[in-house]
Amino acid sequence: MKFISYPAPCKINLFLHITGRRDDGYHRLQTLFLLLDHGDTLRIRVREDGQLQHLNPLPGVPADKDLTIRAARALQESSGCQLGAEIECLKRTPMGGGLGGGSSDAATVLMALNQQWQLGYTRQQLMQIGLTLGADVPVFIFGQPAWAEGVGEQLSAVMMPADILEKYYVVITPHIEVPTAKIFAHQALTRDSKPLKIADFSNGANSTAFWQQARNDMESIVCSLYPEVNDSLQWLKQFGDARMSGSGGSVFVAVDSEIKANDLIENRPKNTSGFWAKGLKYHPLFNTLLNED
Ligand SMILES: C[C@](O)(CO)[C@H](O)COP(=O)(O)OP(=O)(O)OC[C@H]1O[C@@H](n2ccc(N)nc2=O)[C@H](O)[C@@H]1O
Ligand SMILES: Nc1ncnc2c1ncn2[C@@H]1O[C@H](COP(=O)(O)OP(=O)(O)OP(=O)(O)O)[C@@H](O)[C@H]1O
Repeated sequence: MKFISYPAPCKINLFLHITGRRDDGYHRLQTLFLLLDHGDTLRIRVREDGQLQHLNPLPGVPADKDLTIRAARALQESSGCQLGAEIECLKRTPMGGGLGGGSSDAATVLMALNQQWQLGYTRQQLMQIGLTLGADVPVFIFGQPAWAEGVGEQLSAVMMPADILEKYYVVITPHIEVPTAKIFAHQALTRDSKPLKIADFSNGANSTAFWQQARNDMESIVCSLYPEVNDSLQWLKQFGDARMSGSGGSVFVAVDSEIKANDLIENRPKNTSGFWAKGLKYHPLFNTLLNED
């Protein structure tokens, strides 16, 4: 069996409002996901003996805890498939950065092995398996810019206007990891944002009013706990309406040209990593799922 390479793009949250909390502690939110053409590459080869092997475990993440192996195991368990896989991950998405790197890796493994093991799961079925691995996994299988509600799993495709898709997204990540659970559990987190209406976003006529209200409800807490995030955010705000993605610590701003994007990346604050990328209309693996519901 030969190795096949599969992309695992990252995401940004264009806004993120927390509108409530469920009895199990998970938070209800509203967010707009944009997938970016930047991310990890997974190399995957099928094994006949049923074993799952991670060929280059990430620093600090034991192979059996890695979301790629957990995704493959979840697929074996749900399908009863006797095949296995070897997985290698070329990591480009900063870990713990609010860019959904691990979640996207998991989604890519689900889509790739669904194809290679010939399981025939539909998009909806894979999204449900993905949700057991993390709240951010389903959107990568959904594969399009999405308005999300619930804990992030109720997804509606949105037509992103040209002024969002044509931008260059400059993403800066301080060299720290922000634990998502810690931010969701913080006592000062506001959990009562008034729900916005998807129609106000979709209806271009109202979009200025929409963006005036839209923010990331986790941003102020992360900025107070991690001054490095605040510094990067304040620096980026010189160039536009910068905000934080997910639970941080990555921050981003949209600019109009590649030259400007390169300039910001070259001059970014010390002790940060950075890249620029464009928004994706579709996940590159969108068409590997041939069985639509
Ligand atoms: C902040 C976002 O990145 C926005 O896209 C996601 O909501 C987080 O998704 P994720 O990293 O896949 O999160 P998970 O791995 O499912 O959850 C990590 C922890 O965050 C908390 N959590 C997560 C999602 C959510 N809607 N409410 C929560 O309270 C829970 O304590 C959970 O144990
Ligand atoms: N394949 C993987 N890639 C990255 N992290 C992984 C992976 N598997 C497990 N993890 C663990 O998951 C944690 C979160 O990683 P990830 O890069 O997905 O964070 P994140 O982008 O902040 O997530 P989110 O946006 O979903 O909150 C890591 O610190 C690591 O311990």
